[in-house]
Amino acid sequence: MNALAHRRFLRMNGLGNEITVLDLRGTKSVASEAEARAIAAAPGMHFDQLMVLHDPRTPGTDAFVRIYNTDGSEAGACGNGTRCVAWAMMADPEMGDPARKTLTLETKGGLLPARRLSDLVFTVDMGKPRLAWDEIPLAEPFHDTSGFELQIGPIDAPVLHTPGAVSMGNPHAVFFVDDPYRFNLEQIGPLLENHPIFPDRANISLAAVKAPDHIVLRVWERGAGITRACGSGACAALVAAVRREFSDRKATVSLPGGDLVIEWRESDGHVLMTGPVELEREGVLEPALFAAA
Ligand SMILES: N[C@@H](CCC[C@H](N)C(=O)O)C(=O)O
Repeated sequence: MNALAHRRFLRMNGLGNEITVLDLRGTKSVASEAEARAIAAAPGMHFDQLMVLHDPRTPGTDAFVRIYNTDGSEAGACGNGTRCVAWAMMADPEMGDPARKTLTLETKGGLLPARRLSDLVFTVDMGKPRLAWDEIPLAEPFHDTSGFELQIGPIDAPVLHTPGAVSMGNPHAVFFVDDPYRFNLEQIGPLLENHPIFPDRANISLAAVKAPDHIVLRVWERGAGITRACGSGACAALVAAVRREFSDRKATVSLPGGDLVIEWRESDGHVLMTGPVELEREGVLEPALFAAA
């Protein structure tokens, strides 16, 4: 019997970013990429990200969280998923402790303290953005990653030549455009995600700064495609906009699924993301899902 079979899961979303939360705390099981892909491919089970809770690895943290994309690849950060996990660990009757208003999660990308502001609204401290070329990572040593020259060959869109690159624990490229909805993101997303300048691939954002405190954003996510919202993408867009002096350090980022408030705090350089979550349903992983995984 597959170790994930019969495990209970929560189906949630953060601004329409489709998140499945699975609790493997108290076990030694680790989902493989093939198992994550098998869950995502099953009828009615599609997720943008699967957030899997494991026992904490570091003193002072509450859980270690593995993040899987639809294609099974693992990511170091997922802003919307982190808010969903925070809700699950505070409010779900089986996974959570209703007495808690704060907790600290650890992912491959680092430590993420989260705070419950109201029933369904959370702030996550997404940490400091990493801006050096080899931290993002880029394949070439660009001194200034706030706007670097990108050779994009077949893509017929001259404005897509000088993205800013930011790691929020996962790699992002942010292209500033007048209207993100004017572009065929379905077509250019995968080309840019897999551009050789991004050795680990990248999440691709189209951002329009409408006012110093308002950014409109669409994201093609690495390993997941177009999603209704990307929390780490919203953080990266704000950081990239501040570095180009396009925006204030605090702004509302409007995604297809709704708004996040993002602040790049001056005092310590951390990025704070505030937004809602929603619980859609709970379920149990059917053993048949893993027949071929
Ligand atoms: N939806 C996410 C980002 C998830 C990970 C990303 N696709 C990657 O591979 O880096 C978010 O809300 O941040």
